[in-house]
Amino acid sequence: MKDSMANTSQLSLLKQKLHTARVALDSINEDRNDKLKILLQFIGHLSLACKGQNLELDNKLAKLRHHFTNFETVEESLPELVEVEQLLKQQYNHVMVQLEDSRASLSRVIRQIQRVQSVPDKVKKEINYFKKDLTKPFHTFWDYIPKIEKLVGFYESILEEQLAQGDKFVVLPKHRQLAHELAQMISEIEFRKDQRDRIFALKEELSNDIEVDSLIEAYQTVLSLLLDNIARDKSASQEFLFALNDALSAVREVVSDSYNDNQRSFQLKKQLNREINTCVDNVGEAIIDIDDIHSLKSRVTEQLASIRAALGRKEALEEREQALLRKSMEAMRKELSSLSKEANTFKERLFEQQKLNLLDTLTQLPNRAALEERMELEFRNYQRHKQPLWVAVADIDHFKTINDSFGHSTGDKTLQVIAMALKNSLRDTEFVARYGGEEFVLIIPDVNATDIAQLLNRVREKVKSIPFKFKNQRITVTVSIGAAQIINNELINETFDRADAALYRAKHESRDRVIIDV
Ligand SMILES: Nc1nc2c(ncn2[C@@H]2O[C@H](COP(=O)(O)OP(=O)(O)OP(=O)(O)O)[C@@H](O)[C@H]2O)c(=O)[nH]1
Repeated sequence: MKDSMANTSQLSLLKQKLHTARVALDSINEDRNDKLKILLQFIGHLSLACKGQNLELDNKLAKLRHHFTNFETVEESLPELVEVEQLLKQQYNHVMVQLEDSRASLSRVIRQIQRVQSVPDKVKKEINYFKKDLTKPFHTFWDYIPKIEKLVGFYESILEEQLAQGDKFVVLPKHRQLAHELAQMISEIEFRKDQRDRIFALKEELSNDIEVDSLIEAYQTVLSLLLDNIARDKSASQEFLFALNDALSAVREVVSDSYNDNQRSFQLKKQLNREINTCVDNVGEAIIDIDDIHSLKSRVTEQLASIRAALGRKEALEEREQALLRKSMEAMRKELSSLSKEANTFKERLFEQQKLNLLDTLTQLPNRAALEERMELEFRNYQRHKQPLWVAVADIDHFKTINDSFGHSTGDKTLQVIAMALKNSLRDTEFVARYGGEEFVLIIPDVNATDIAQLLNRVREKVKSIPFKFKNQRITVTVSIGAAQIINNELINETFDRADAALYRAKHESRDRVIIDV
């Protein structure tokens, strides 16, 4: 009995222990499952974070997720966990290499940006800081993204700056050439006095570094000044034509008045002639039947009185006619003389204009158009008489240095002084023109080959001896000269080309010399 009671109590104790153990096991299982759930969640996040970076890693993580959802197969996943760990390590190394590459390429890009000229100063500073910042390594891609954003920001501000500069064009050599040509062109055109200051300022602007916009404006200004001049010339010609028209109408009126007067006088004269004839006829008839001398005398006196009266009227008529004619002649003479005055002024203006068109405004020497006329004339003379004829081209040496060192207006004055020196060193039969820029052309007839070098060297020495003083500095300006004599069957332009080639040689043989083409 006692045994059975002891067995019963032992059994209940065992049951109790079993229960406690089951509860403990359940709690352990629950805890394990919780941990596995957390691990599964972690693997889920990891898969998402790594997705797309490495296909093998993606697959391994998917497999792991599968094992972990089925708690019974967790044990089988242990070797896979090791593989995933290795793959993750590899991936980390791979990412670090990539980040280093990206850092290097960002540094390259930033060096390129630093070369852009138009970067605003503020942005330049930021770029420098950014460049320094790039020397530190990147740890994650997250470090990389803000850098890229910053870089895009730099590009944006550079772009903005360039857009803000609007349509500013880059000044190319062809623009400088255009500016130079325009400056030369306006030196050759005669502008009105009130336009000259503007033209002078324009020339200054054109000879400095000019923006494309200002060059276009300069062309516009020159065109509008020229159009203005043409409009003025046109209105002057119109005024002259109106005056001519008025004068012609006045003359026509005078002529038609005097024609009408003439017609009237003609009729009156015809009538008077008839009257006189009748009077003369009457005299004959009136005295036929008169015997008595006394009566005859009185009748004749009577008839003669009426003839005299008719003749008197005729004379008065003729006098009036003369007076009218004189008056109309006088009116016509006045009209014609005012017209001829007008025509003379117009002619003088045309003549002045023609003269100005042939003069270089800066140096007052004949210009290129005048040179061409003169060359033609000298060529015709040469063809007729076959006397020697020389063409020489003189060019100031290093003239650009004068402009660059002392300014364009000093350059202009130098040109004027040298032009005068050239003109004064030649005889009246010789000719010098400003060909353009700092180049002059001399036409020298009737000098033989033995004397030409001496003549031209005298000209060269004359220029060299001018005591120029700029900014208190004594400057010697020299010229190089090339010359050629016209030969049989040659056009004068070909002689010019040979002289120009000789000048080129003189320039290359250290300048300040005369070279004659032989
Ligand atoms: N002041 C001024 N300068 C002019 C005028 N016309 C041309 N020039 C300048 O003359 C200079 C000519 O320069 P280059 O053709 O290089 O010749 P350079 O300096 O004389 O040199 P070399 O001829 O080789 O000895 C340029 O700077 C022109 O701008 C002008 O009317 N006035």
